[in-house]
Amino acid sequence: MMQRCLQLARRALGRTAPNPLVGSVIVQAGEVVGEGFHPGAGQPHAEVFALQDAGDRAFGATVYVNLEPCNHYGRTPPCSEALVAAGVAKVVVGMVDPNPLVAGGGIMRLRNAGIEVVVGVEEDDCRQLNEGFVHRILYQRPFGILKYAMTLDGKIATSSGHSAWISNQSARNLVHQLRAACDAVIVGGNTVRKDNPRLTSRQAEAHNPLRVVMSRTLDLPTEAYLWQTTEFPTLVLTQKGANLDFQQLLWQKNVEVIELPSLTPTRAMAHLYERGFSSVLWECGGTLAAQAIAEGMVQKILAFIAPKIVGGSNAPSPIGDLGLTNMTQALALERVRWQTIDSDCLVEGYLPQKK
Ligand SMILES: Nc1nc(O)c(N)c(N[C@@H]2O[C@H](COP(=O)(O)O)[C@@H](O)[C@H]2O)n1
Ligand SMILES: [Zn+2]
Repeated sequence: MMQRCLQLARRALGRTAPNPLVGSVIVQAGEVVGEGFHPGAGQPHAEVFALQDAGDRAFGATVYVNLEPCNHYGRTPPCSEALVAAGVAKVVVGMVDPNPLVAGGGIMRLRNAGIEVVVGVEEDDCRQLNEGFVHRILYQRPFGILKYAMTLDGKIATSSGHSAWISNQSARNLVHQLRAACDAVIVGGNTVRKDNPRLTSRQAEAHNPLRVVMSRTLDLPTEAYLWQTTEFPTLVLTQKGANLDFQQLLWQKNVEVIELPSLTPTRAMAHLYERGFSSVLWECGGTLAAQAIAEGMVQKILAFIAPKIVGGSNAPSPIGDLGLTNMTQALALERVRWQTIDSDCLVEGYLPQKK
């Protein structure tokens, strides 16, 4: 039932920030009588949709939900009260809500009303689904994911800068799905100049992240896929006073331009946090990736490795200078997993959290 909650929650993938992904199932005498998921901030929570679906059959039933029911008046009233009012007998919770406005209060309210509450069912999967939401709440900035594709000899392009394509079609499809789960995707100016990317999800019904370009100089091409904004918006982050003529050209193409006091990964992520974002995908080149890592703006790495060799001592690598000189200083990923994607390999892991 908890896995079914996660499945329901995923229907709103990429669309709930700053809220979490939540699904709920109501079971009466072994039969599913209600289901619901949270479609997005400002709309009712998953439990409310499931209660509506179940109607009178919620009385005496068991409610499954992947996140603790809320207990506060936010954009919507508390789900704990709705569950008490519906007369449910038992609530099975995937994980405690780290939001300080909830943080165990929902569970306590239900228990005080005589409802049996079980906590921590399929907890690892529940945490993974909402890792962006949890990071946003705990650290007041979005969760950063760095994705790159490299050859077996560690290159993200040839020495001339050509990079289409390193990974295979299935791996690229997976990246499109990853984009659909993120609120924004960031590249640097060099990626726009060299690759002219679209940064979309390429699936009819899927969410598309806000496409973000970080460029200090705005020394960028006048024509690029990212400046085509009729379907999907683009945001350019730059520094105060940079290339005002080019800023004007971008605004004419409906590209939003924001001047930050200084253009760093930290400032960029702070801006995206203010916009309500939880998960940000870094699809940038090595220089910006190294800065983002050094500033603690990347939590998770997804490295696609293709069994190809291009050589070239000047061919770029996925991560630029981190100022490390000794192998003992290497950033050792945690919770590492790997899988094959047709002929490619995907290695995923988490960077050690900065103290
Ligand atoms: N248990 C649960 N189910 C949902 O469907 C939810 N969206 C949440 N969200 C929690 O409530 C906060 C948002 O409240 P409003 O939508 O503003 O009323 C969010 O931060 C989570 O703590 N929880
Ligand atoms: Zn709620």
